[in-house]
Amino acid sequence: MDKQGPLLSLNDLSCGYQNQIIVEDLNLHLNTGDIGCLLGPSGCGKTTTLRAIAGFEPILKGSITLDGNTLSRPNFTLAPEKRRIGMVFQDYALFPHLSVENNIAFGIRKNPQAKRITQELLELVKLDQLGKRYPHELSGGQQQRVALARALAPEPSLLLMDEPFSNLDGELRRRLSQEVRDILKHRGTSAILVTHDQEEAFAMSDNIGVFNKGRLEQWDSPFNLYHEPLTPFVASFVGQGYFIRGQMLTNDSVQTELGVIRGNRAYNWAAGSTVDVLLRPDDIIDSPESPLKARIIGKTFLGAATLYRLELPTGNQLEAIFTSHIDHFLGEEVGIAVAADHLVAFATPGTVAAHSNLPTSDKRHYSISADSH
Ligand SMILES: Nc1ncnc2c1ncn2[C@@H]1O[C@H](COP(=O)(O)OP(=O)(O)OP(=O)(O)O)[C@@H](O)[C@H]1O
Repeated sequence: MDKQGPLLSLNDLSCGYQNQIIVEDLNLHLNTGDIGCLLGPSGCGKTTTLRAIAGFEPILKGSITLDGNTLSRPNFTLAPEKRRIGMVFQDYALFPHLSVENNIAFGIRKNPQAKRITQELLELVKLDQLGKRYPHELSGGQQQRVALARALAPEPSLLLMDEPFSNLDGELRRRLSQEVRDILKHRGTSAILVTHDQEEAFAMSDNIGVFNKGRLEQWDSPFNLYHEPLTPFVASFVGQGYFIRGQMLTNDSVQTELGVIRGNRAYNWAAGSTVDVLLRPDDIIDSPESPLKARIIGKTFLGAATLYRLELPTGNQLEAIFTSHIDHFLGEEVGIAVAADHLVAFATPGTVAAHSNLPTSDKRHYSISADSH
């Protein structure tokens, strides 16, 4: 067993149903103690991947290893109950005829310490007064706490959570997801979460894998996904943003209608190449004295901040987020400036690579190494 290696490895994995490939060539590595998230639009293969890790479906190519042991390869699927993997489902899936205590103790019935462990877990999930109740006597949030405690009881090496909070509403959802992160971090439990809620993914995860049509486009920290997306899909799926056209001036600067945008990342496209530059709402700042002007054509009050939609003199649009103390009116012409230190640009058709030896991404700061294609 390689203690230095990642806890969970998906190696060149292809998986799906009855020889139909849904997810292809997936490489993903989760370190011990980390919380990873699979994020992507509906039908992109998140749950299929989770089911393959759990051992509910055989895999078609590649391998899945946990703690250095092979769990799945083509024609071999270790049974789910032998994997040391816990599961938490969207619909809680509690045993309706068992009390809260007995639900939690279900996977450790033969353990002489079962009573003590159950009591500790009841306290951990703040249900110590409710051990004798039955699932139908609990709220949704309480039921999900029981499901979490039940999954943690056998001390799994890995916890899988499939849309665990999607049956709960706004505020409870946010609170419980934060609480579950704290519990997992406190216990050092590694986990993979499936969600299509970006805010939840950002709040809970150390690393997020963004899927598109069965392919992993990027496996990275929330910070890097937002500020350093590797593909146009990740750039537009994660966070808000607009692309504006520009021409490469040097390897780290682009001439655009907003002036020269310079970043901390070098590209090796030839000077003069046309590229699309990503601008997030927080990259545009209010700058009354600036010669750069934009017209306010949309306004959404968010409380602490206001999201403005801006139209540039060329007719191109952008979004900008300003503190809500700055109150512009619709139709107003305002001064803006670009304050982006992350230059994120993508090739447009016809973009030419400069034949220099410049590394394309040596200034990037990944938290982990990523095999994203
Ligand atoms: N049991 C099954 N048999 C055959 N195809 C399936 C099965 N389950 C899911 N699929 C197909 O696999 C593809 C991926 O589904 P999957 O459930 O993995 O998506 P997802 O990313 O989890 O989506 P969502 O966010 O909507 O849950 C879909 O096209 C779906 O129709």
